[in-house]
Amino acid sequence: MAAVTTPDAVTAVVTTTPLVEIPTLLDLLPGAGAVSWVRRGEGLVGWGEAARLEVTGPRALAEAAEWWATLSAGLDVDDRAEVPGSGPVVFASIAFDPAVGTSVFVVPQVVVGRRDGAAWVTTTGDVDPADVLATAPAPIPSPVGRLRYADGALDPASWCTTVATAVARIDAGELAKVVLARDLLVTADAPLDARALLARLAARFPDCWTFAVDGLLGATPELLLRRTGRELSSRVLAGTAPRGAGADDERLAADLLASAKDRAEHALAVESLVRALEPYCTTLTAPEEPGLLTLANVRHLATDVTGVQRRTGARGRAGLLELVGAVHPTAAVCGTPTGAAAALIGELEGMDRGRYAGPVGWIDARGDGEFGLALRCAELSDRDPASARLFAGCGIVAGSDPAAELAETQAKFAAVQAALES
Ligand SMILES: C=C(O[C@@H]1C=C(C(=O)O)C=C[C@H]1O)C(=O)O
Repeated sequence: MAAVTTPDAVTAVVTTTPLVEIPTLLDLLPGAGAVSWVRRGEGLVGWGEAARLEVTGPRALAEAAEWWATLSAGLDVDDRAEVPGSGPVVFASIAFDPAVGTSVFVVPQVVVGRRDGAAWVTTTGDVDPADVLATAPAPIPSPVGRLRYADGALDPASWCTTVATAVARIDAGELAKVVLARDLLVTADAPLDARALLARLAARFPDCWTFAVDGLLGATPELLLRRTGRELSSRVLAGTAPRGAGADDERLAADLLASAKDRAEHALAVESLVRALEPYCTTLTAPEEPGLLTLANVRHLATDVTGVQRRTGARGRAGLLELVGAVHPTAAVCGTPTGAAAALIGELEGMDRGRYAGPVGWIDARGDGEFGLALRCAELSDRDPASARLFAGCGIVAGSDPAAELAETQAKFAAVQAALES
């Protein structure tokens, strides 16, 4: 099932022009329709809509890949930057379960990119590149006032009960790991502004990718898959500890690195990615030992996996969306074995994940691109501009303690809460 808007796409002119003055990407965004993929000031932002695809069903990603291949092949492209992310670009926010949920693909009218210190602007359709940066975006409205929170599908006590149920099912031998999430509803006195949220997230989480696609905004520390030419890379996270003060923080870090439970939980996530990616690679390397990724609110066990893609058939190399479909959902957001974990999530969570914990990112016409997992995020409401839904989840394995897992979701929610509140 697909809903497509492709105004004049086949005849659209796409122009990429290098910029002499290097802009601050997030400062360029207008109030509505922002898309973003920015880390440490580099990446892509965009706005306006030249084309859009909403797709659901067992072939959702294949349909999206065909749509993008046809659309991008029909464009009249003048790319004077020729780097990953220049020329035509589509932003994507894929459902956690693309067979059931709606995945959204947006080709912005304007994309501004920064990579290795160089910058460019790409326009699609009837937009004058000279006008784009000359027009200052509307000012960000004043603070949103008081925020009110309400439980989503499950209140904290009920969610703890579901964690205990999951641990019992793991102890009974049904599965090894399941990632259980919960949602939190937030309402403000005034409309929530995507730009304010993105700017605060980017400032507080420089190691994360600050993303926005179709109202889903966040700062994710987890890179599902990047493809640059034949090179593939991924940052797998699983195993989390809170931050502490001073010596306490150092002790918490050392404990996380030494925790057999967290190491086992992490190993399952790495293994799921490596297994899924191996058939597509000539080489694939993951360090034996995880490292630590320290964020403002939590600390994770982290493994950076790198590989080189091989030809996998008569059609040559698999496209990035095919690779994303092959690796998602990893055990970082679903569990082990995948089928049993997905079924248990459906049985216990009591909510629709939508695009939370799904792949989010961008692809260009060469097939280069980056996808993170949509974590530490808020989904702004379509109906009420002053409300949003936040999500946080945790990997549950043998020995998981419901109260500690609840605290972990609270620490994860705090990333977006702080950005909304400040
Ligand atoms: C599911 C989330 O995070 C995932 C779960 C983690 C864990 O359980 O330790 C760590 C990082 C992510 O892979 C989330 O933030 O909502």
